[in-house]
Amino acid sequence: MSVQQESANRAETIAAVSSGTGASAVAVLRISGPQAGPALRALAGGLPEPRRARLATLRHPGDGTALDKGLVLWFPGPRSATGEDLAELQVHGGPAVVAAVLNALFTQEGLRPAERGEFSRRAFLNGRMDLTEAEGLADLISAETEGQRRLAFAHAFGHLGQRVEAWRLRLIRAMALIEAGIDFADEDDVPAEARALARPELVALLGELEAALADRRGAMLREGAVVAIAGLPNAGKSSLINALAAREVAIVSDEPGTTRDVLEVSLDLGGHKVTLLDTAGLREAEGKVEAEGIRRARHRIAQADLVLWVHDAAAGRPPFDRPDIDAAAAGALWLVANKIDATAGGDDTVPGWAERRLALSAATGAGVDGLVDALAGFVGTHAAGADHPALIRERHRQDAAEAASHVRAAMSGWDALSDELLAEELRLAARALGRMTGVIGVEDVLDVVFREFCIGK
Ligand SMILES: Nc1nc2c(ncn2[C@@H]2O[C@H](COP(=O)(O)OP(=O)(O)OP(=O)(O)O)[C@@H](O)[C@H]2O)c(=O)[nH]1
Ligand SMILES: [K+]
Ligand SMILES: [Mg+2]
Repeated sequence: MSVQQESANRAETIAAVSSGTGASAVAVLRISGPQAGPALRALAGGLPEPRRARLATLRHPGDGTALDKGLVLWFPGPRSATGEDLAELQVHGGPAVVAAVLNALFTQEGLRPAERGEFSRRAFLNGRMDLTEAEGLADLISAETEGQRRLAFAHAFGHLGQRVEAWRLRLIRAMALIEAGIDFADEDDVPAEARALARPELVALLGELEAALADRRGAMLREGAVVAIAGLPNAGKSSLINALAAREVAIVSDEPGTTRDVLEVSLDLGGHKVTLLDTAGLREAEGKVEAEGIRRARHRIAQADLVLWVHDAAAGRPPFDRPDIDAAAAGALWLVANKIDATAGGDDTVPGWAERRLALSAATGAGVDGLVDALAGFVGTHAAGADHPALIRERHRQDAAEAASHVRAAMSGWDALSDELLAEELRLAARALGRMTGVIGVEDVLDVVFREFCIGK
């Protein structure tokens, strides 16, 4: 969307249901823009006092038909959620009531249905929140677990935005010092002194950026930990995912090579989201379809946060050598000895490649609770922390990495670069940080961020 189009759009007044679809006791409708006041007056017969709820009979402005009785609220801009004049109607949540009130609203001059995320987009454009807060809000609405809710809450109320602003101010301070050097270039000692003052700021900033980039907990909290179940054919991988999910998600059979496509199941373990993957047994494929299944399995296993290597304990000892998988996730690889119900005595050696060994029977359920506890512990320690992780989206990581690379370039060229070039590197770093919160021109980013919202948000 172009800037002109964007401001033309904001002259329009938008309305939508903000409380979701389907029948409910109460539905909340919002109207934002210059015509919000006249539209509310037309339906409710007047405007309530700002920020006070008033019971009103809502009538069709055309023929005066009573549509519903409900609470109306009036938030004159700029002190409103969107920064514009904003009206809110709380009506009975039946689909016909909602449709009648919306239809009556759209008979009003200048009102149109809101697009996805348009209320939040206007709030951003009017300076009511920064981009990271908007993203936090989208996450808050879609949070499924307690961990996701806590992280989203922090971000929705400025956690990352404030850190990024602090980083950016550091850069601007350093830039100002170096630019002071440019201005006083004919006075010998000023540039050198100014540079010397700028350097510690940059050292501290780079340290913080690098620490934030190294911290991967945020993505794991937000998207959930990915746990891949891998192993030889018939080890009992599909039986295990069924036992963990407590339902028949995967086909189990005594035929090796049963599973082809990667199957996913999401679980909430102790407030953290975990996505379990069932994968094809790894062996020399016997046909094209199985080969494709194994290719997919290897791809997903490589990206998992944790791999559970399922071994058929009834078939003998686990492999002495590390299974042939390419787990990128810092070697989080556990041995799950399955079918302990079918082995006498058993063998509890832990091969060197396994971080830990768990023994269970997917068929009888023995030991499955122990695995669930261990998984909850894994996600808990990897995802949670005393303070909140800052960079939780790929978008944040890219901008932070770009900022860090410019600061690094400035530091490594410290003695060789002219003041102008040094300041330019810092300016580029500040731009990258500004993109994160949206203080720097970001139209393409806006479309991506606000598309995630539902209508009415
Ligand atoms: N006795 C016993 N049999 C089990 C157990 N778990 C799985 N099985 C049996 O092992 C066979 C293979 O189970 P699956 O779950 O299909 O194994 P898989 O690893 O998914 O196999 P592929 O998808 O072909 O790679 C089936 O006959 C299961 O009934 C167990 O704990 N004890
Ligand atoms: K099988
Ligand atoms: Mg299977």
